[in-house]
Amino acid sequence: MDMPVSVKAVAVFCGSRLGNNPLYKQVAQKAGQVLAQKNIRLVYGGGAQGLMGVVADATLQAGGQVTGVIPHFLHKREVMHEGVAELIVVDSMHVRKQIMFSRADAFWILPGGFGTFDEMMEILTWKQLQQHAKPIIIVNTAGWADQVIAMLDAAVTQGFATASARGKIEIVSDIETALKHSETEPKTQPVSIEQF
Ligand SMILES: Nc1ncnc2c1ncn2[C@@H]1O[C@H](COP(=O)(O)O)[C@@H](O)[C@H]1O
Repeated sequence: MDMPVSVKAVAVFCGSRLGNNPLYKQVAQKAGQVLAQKNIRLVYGGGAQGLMGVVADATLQAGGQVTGVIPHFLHKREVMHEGVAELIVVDSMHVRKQIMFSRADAFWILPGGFGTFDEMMEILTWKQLQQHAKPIIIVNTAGWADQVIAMLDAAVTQGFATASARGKIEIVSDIETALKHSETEPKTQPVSIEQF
């Protein structure tokens, strides 16, 4: 049986907008509260708006630790979060993703739009290419990710991806399960992401 892996930091990818279902905000709040309660650092995109702002605010309000990583050109558009003690301002989206990757032990995908999809797919394809073995977990609140999951499954049935690659991303329905799965995936030797 695999030994539990100690999770010190989770990167949360989610929308820079709130979306149109109140459950999306609730799951972002829950994520922040649970991370703070478990003394797990939140790593996120550094914005104060949308679900990104909600998860950061909830973590901070519950006494948790937050690292935000934001490109300087986004500081107005996504409203840089002034309450985050560790706010890393970078030059590009690539550097943002690289830092978020290196600071996190697991990735939670919460409701979001195109940017969230991009972040999810990049971290999944890095795992497919065996550049890391960190857990990647979609929290499918109110079915927001049903079509994304269908797309991933279709890639397998159409012969464009292996079932093994598809298995590198998990689907759960709530934050407690996401936490449990973050702690139990076995740790294998990661290759440095610097190779990209
Ligand atoms: N191309 C992108 N690569 C990485 N991150 C991106 C990209 N486009 C947008 N983002 C960021 O993702 C989050 C969430 O965006 P949503 O579109 O609201 O899901 C946001 O911080 C974007 O800057």
